[in-house]
Amino acid sequence: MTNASILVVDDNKNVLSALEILLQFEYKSVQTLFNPNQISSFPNLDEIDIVLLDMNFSAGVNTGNEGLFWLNEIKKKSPSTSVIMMTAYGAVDLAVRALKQGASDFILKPWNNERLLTTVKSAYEYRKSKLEIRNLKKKESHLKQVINDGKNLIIGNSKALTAVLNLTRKVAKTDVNVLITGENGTGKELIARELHRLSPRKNEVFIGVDMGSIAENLFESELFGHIKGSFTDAKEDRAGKFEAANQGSLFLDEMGNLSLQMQAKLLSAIQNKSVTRVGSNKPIDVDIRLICATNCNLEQMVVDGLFREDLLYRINTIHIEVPPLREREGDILILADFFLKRFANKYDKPGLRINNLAQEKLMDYQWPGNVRELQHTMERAVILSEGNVLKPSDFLLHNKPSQSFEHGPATLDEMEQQMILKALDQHDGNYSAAAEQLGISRQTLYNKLKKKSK
Ligand SMILES: Nc1ncnc2c1ncn2[C@@H]1O[C@H](COP(=O)(O)OP(=O)(O)OP(=O)(O)O)[C@@H](O)[C@H]1O
Repeated sequence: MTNASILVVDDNKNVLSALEILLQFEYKSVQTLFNPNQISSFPNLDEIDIVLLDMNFSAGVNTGNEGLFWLNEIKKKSPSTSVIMMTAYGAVDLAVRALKQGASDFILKPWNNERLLTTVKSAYEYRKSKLEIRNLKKKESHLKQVINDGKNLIIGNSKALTAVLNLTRKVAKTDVNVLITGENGTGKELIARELHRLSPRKNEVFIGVDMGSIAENLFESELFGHIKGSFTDAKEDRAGKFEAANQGSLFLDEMGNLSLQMQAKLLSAIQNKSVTRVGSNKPIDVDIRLICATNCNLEQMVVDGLFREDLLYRINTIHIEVPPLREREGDILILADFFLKRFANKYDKPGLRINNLAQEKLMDYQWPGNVRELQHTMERAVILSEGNVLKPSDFLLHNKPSQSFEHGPATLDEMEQQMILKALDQHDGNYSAAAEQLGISRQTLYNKLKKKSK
């Protein structure tokens, strides 16, 4: 049985039932329409693979104009659906007009069953290739983005990072779900991209999703897609991230920031390996390699009732912990040098170097924002540098991270951050509860924190 959806439109009930019986043996879904006017309001026409369309509806009229009109309507709503025209009047010019307007083939009534089935089969192959082209185009643009990025080099040779990279290489060859944990800015996304680059899926897409930035009401649509009209802003059919990542890797970042409701929906998609677009009831199979990341302690969140245990077991078949930069001392100067060269090149300041005292200062610092902070520190120093040598005074580093505000907050931004951290502390890191206490949305709280850590 072929997993295709067929719609037959004819004003002759005998034709409808004969075709329905014939096609039902071969195809999973066969629907019929007696009145072509219903085509305009037919739900989810885009999910119909093949339409068998009569050319002459009004009794006594056989110019085929009505059929051509409905052919156009179908093509407007769903360009990739294959339309086979049916007519009792075998005028060649009419057949040519229909083909020119986008019909994939033509059948004469009365039909020969075997010939009809062959025509439907090739129309289905045509539809599949059109869908594949659509998918390929989408993937191509994502792939180009990844390739053009060019920022995926993992720098460092400390023991801790080498162990992470060895584990990454081993796991990459398999298809198991991986959970990457570590503080902000340690390079979790970089490791996720490396997993993909070294995996058998390397020529497919890598799609990243920042789960913390998705509003609760858009969660399903973002991840699973929607069909046109399913909600006010759904102006056209759209695939979600799961579908876009089909055959490739899906990277779900900031997993600790999902509400329990979102977690339940996500679990179901992961378990069933299929998604249903909002407004549709047709499940779509997806084949993805799942990589998740978080800076939260998900085990503790399970104990606190904030994270589903069953979801945690699904996503952490293998767990990779990326250590903070302060535990990878050997990497600090190598990374500093790497970023120095990158930014010296970018800002056209060749020949810059870091003197010994400045190197010591970089080594002494605790790097609470990890590699991201080091990267920003180097960029700032290069931009502000005046000579060829970067000195300790070129690096504004205070070993008490600003979060501690030992002498009280100095700026409005710091005061705001202090209040957010305090609220989070009071609510054991629960974003929703902290946001409620502060009178802002979970989204806003998340964005403010993210802005700080960037
Ligand atoms: N070992 C490394 N070599 C080169 N660049 C690195 C390395 N580790 C991190 N970076 C750079 O530091 C920045 C932060 O890395 P990344 O986004 O992967 O961290 P993260 O742990 O996913 O952060 P967050 O938790 O905030 O999402 C990126 O610009 C990344 O390219």
